[in-house]
Amino acid sequence: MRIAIVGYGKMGKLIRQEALSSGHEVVAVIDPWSPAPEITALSLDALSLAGCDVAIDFTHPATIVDDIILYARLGIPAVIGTTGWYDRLEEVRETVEDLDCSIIYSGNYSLGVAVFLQVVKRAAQLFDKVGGYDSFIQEIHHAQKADSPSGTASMLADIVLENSTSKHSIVSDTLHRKREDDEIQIGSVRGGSVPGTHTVYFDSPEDTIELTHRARSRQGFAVGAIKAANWIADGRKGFFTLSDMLDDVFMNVEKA
Ligand SMILES: NC(=O)c1ccc[n+]([C@@H]2O[C@H](COP(=O)([O-])OP(=O)(O)OC[C@H]3O[C@@H](n4cnc5c(N)ncnc54)[C@H](O)[C@@H]3O)[C@@H](O)[C@H]2O)c1
Ligand SMILES: O=C(O)C1=N[C@H](C(=O)O)CCC1
Repeated sequence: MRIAIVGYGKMGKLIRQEALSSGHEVVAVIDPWSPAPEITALSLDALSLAGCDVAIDFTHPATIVDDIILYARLGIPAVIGTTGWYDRLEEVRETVEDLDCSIIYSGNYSLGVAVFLQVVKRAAQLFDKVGGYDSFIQEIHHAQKADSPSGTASMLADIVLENSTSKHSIVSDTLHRKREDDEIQIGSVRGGSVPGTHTVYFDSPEDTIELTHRARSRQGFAVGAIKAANWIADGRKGFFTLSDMLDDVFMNVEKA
């Protein structure tokens, strides 16, 4: 594949290494603020993306919605790793689905997390059936992270919400009040170099079940992003999540 890397920070650099070592060609590295010699363009447009089969975008919440709409308008398959925009997900979906796009997005490209989401879904269903368990989420990331809650925590909270009859909303800000019984709270902590730790709790008066995914490095995100690039650049059209790829590639689940 001829890959354009958009955003040449911690993830962009790792993705370039992973792409080259897996035999792909990196035809563009786009970042307005990076001084690295690999940079081929400072702005994202048809010219800077010319000749690529797929764009991989790990940039910033402030510009990601415009980026996604651009990829869709230009018909360039894109892997969206950038987080912090899911409050605009439905608006983006409506816009890009009309444009016959090829886009995959995920708050976490680790394949371990893709499986973890399914484990959490099943756990939420089981605890909901048994009853008496409260659920909540905690995430920890490095001190440079620009957004909170993390994209992964938002995906986890959505899954718990969809699979619990007793939960009706998600809260993530500091609460200067009691948390309501039907709220799922996400707690975010920032510090040090932690690449990403997520725990979902199911708690009763008798016991606590903690399901944790702990990334050891960012490598798993880069490996998954390259796999997603291969998958999305294969001619399929639509606005996909990593779960769609997992179902298609590993679980033999056909999407209607
Ligand atoms: N989905 C995942 O698996 C996953 C994993 C890690 C990080 N992330 C997300 O990816 C994003 C980037 O993470 P990072 O750790 O690489 O951050 P980073 O700050 O190290 O790098 C971001 C880079 O993007 C550049 N940038 C900012 N706006 C840009 C724009 N409009 N066009 C091009 N480049 C731009 C910055 O100059 C910087 O070099 C964040 O949103 C983070 O949450 C997602
Ligand atoms: O380092 C980050 O930033 C990460 N962001 C993703 C998220 O928001 O969930 C995934 C883990 C690393």
